[in-house]
Amino acid sequence: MSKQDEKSEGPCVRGLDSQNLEIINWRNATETVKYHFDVFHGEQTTQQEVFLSSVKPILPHILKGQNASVFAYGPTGAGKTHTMLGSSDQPGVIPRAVREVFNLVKAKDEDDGWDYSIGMSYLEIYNEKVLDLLSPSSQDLPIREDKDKNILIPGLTHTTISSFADFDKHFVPASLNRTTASTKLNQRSSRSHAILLIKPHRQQTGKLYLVDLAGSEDNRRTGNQGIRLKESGAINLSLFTLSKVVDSLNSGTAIRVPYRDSKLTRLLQDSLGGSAHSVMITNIAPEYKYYFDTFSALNFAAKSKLIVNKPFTRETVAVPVLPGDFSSWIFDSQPCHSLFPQELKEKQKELESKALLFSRLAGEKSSTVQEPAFKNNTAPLQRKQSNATKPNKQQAVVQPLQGQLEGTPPDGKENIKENGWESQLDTSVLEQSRKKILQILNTGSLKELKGLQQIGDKKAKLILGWREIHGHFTKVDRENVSYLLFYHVTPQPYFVFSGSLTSGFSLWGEDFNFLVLTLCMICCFAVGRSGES
Ligand SMILES: Nc1ncnc2c1ncn2[C@@H]1O[C@H](COP(=O)(O)OP(=O)(O)OP(=O)(O)O)[C@@H](O)[C@H]1O
Repeated sequence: MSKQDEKSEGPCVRGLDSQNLEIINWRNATETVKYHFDVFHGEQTTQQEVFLSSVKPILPHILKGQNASVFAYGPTGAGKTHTMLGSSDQPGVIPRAVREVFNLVKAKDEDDGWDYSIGMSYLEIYNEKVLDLLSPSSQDLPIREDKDKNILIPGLTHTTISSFADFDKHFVPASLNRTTASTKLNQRSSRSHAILLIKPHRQQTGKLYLVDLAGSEDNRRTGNQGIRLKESGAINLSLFTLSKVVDSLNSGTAIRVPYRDSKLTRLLQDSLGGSAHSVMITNIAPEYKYYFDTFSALNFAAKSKLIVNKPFTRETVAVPVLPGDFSSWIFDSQPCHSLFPQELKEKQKELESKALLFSRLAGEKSSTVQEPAFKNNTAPLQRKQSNATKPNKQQAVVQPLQGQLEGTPPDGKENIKENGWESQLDTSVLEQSRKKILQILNTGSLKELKGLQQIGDKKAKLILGWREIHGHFTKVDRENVSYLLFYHVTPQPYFVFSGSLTSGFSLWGEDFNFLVLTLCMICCFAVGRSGES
């Protein structure tokens, strides 16, 4: 919280325990939306605790030939640079991680006779240009991919560092080269994404990316104009692409992950999905004025958490060339040198997709059906009465378009409750709709499943998989009453896109988002009612 909580409204979000937090539901201020993460760090957490719990555990993987990355993501001014860089008395993730890599490599050196040295590169992506922070006079650098799908930047300075002091000597002045500027929300706002690359010089090592992203920005509040506005456009675009990449990785069915749509995602391609150990730290600010930034950052974090990565060893010894794509095989510390029979390959693929399906279903189940396992003994999170006479723009009371969000999974796309609607319906009609849906769930083809409200390609496939493994569904939950209602009115999936619009446009400002959503809803109702749909 900033020192001056001008309107004394209290926080809009708070931690419940070390993994769970809740935020007030903007659709209904008497409710909260709850999120479950690997770790939640509150205000009292030290930099060391963040490092020890969330970052240190992934570092040994780079010495086994696997890539790793740590990102700080979140709205402008929420503390990303503080977390990643810190200050001399409170060093952040970057200095601590580099020190730890030196320790790990040194231990290897002593145990296994490694002749260790470590290389570093440091760049920023500013206005979609890749700039070398270790060589500030250089121009926009190209991003290339080698035949093994490693991402390379020809011309980027790669400096060998022999100790932490040596790293500091290069890193501190280079950090000053990063583009920062003052905005209304942060006196020293990062206008670029800064990416530090650390790579031990050995054959079998992966690389470590430590990334301080620029903040997502709502320009009505940053007061950005001119060049700041242009920067902001580039920042928001690359973060939007990051979100599309996450969606695409999550769907598991997308043919093309849009890595190439921004320099940020292109550069991090081999360290984001698939083959890397990734930690995303989401910084949020608890004040009401950041409510929508916080809400969308939490949603992004929650959907990023669903990605299942399969790290493999970047081995430079010759591996027999096999027909087909083996890039998704999991090579842990032991690289695989033998030929796999085709059947084994197919079995492995089947097992992997089942494991993926299970973890997805478990993830969806925990976020849609079960309440996270925590006890909330604290007083309800409620907004205090504001003393301010002028209503805060962010507090606009919006009539719920989609009902309450309680129990909604983090991407907000499904399980929408509509209080009061059920009572207006004849129960026999509801029962009939339930039966219809159950029948489609149990016997419907992929196409028929996709005809259901809120069921897209991904969910239809998950339903088919679930049916195959567990047999028939037995009942349609009461929770889905709004779904039943809309199915009854018209069996067209016009609600499907509302979730993606919400996440997609929220970067541009919620007013625009509401406008688009409201227009869509009106059109859909009109079409549905007229029976033409
Ligand atoms: N946990 C914290 N403890 C103390 N100070 C903090 C903390 N988090 C942030 N700050 C301070 O808040 C201010 C804004 O933080 P910071 O610059 O890290 O935000 P940011 O998310 O990187 O913003 P931007 O996206 O605009 O670059 C800084 O002065 C920073 O020192």
